[in-house]
Amino acid sequence: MSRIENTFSKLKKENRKAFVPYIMAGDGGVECLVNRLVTLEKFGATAIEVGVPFSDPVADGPTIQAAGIRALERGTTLKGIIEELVKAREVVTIPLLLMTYLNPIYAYGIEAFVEDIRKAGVDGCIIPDLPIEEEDIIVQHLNKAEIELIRLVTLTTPLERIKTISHKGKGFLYLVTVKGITGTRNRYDSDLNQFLKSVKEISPIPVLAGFGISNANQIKELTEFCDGVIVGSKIVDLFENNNLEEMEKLLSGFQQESKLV
Ligand SMILES: O=P(O)(O)OC[C@@H](O)[C@@H](O)c1c[nH]c2ccccc12
Repeated sequence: MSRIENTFSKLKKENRKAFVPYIMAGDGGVECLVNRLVTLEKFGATAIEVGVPFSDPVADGPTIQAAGIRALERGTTLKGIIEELVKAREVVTIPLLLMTYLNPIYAYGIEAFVEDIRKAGVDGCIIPDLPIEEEDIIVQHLNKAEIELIRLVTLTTPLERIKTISHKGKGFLYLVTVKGITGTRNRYDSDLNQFLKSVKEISPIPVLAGFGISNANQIKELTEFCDGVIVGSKIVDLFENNNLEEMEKLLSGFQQESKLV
């Protein structure tokens, strides 16, 4: 069983939900990546999504974009990030998911990329601009390396297609909760809960909600209908402001509540 599958089957047994924070690698300097991953694990993260900064992001909102620019200005490269992840794997035990657009992978070379992230102990990949129709170019290599491709679906994806997509993977399904880009939000579509329920019914793998999530109330409400959440912009902000106290409150607070469910 893979590290991701193991983690989710354990959560299920304990009747708990997942909290997956996202961080932009290289924000604050690539040399602080390992430290930040350790901090997130200590605060109770289920897994961590590690973002690769890219000059032409498609789905990133202002906070993630700004973090990406900061990281690029510090000279962060995919190669440098992978080197840090090798070190991270020695001290971090939870699943690590690398989030990158397809272009940096092409530039690196698909086979070299998969081989290097396998050596670094990466457990999953999120590639938002890779549609399932095109995924064979990389999935065959990921499968061999036992790395999960985490696939995304959105509010506008037809249920029939969600069924196909969710039956392809073993990790979890990333459900994008808004019709738009990343970034904290105060309100959701009124039919989101119903949509989450329908997706949960057809997906054989855990369903995690992401985009726009930033506070305990939202998380509590959403996790009634799915298996966990992904929180990006809020975490990026808290690291940028060095507000580890609030980060701990958000993550540990959630873990404590989740245990009581
Ligand atoms: O920042 P938010 O709204 O909390 O959303 C998570 C998101 O940042 C992270 O998963 C992510 C960053 N860039 C992306 C691009 C596509 C899909 C997902 C992402």
